[in-house]
Amino acid sequence: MSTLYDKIGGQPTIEKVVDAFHNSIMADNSLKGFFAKTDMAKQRAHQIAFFSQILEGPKQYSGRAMDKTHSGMKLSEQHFEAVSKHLTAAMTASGVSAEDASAAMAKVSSLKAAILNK
Ligand code: HEM
Repeated sequence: MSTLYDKIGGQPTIEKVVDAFHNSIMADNSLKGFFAKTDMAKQRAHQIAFFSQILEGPKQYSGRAMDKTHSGMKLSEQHFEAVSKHLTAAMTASGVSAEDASAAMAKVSSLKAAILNK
């Protein structure tokens, strides 16, 4: 059976999704401040590897764990929801079907407690 990574179109789709995701986060005044000191080129590469990995693709993420990465940011449920919304919209805009986007978001949601350090 093909993985979610293959189903959505593999690496080229993930790159499109991450670019759309970052553009919309950086256009959102409630979120962009979090990334003021972030090297967005590095972030892009990490996100591509990370999403490829959680969708069972070949690229292996070698960045920090989700709890460590987001600790000290004082993130709330609202931040998580806002970022999730941007990610869902980025997938739709990149041609991912509603069904596949929802399966991908289920994987992202399973990381919520770690990301929020709860
Ligand atoms: C919705 C699910 C989320 C996922 C899957 C996710 C994933 C990631 C990943 C993979 C990294 C890269 C870590 C590294 O480079 O080692 C990262 C970094 C980061 N995330 Fe998230 N994240 C999520 C939610 C959030 C939220 C809600 C915020 C804040 C509103 C946030 C803010 C950041 C920031 C600021 C960085 C960069 C840290 C730095 O510059 O070192 N993330 N995230």
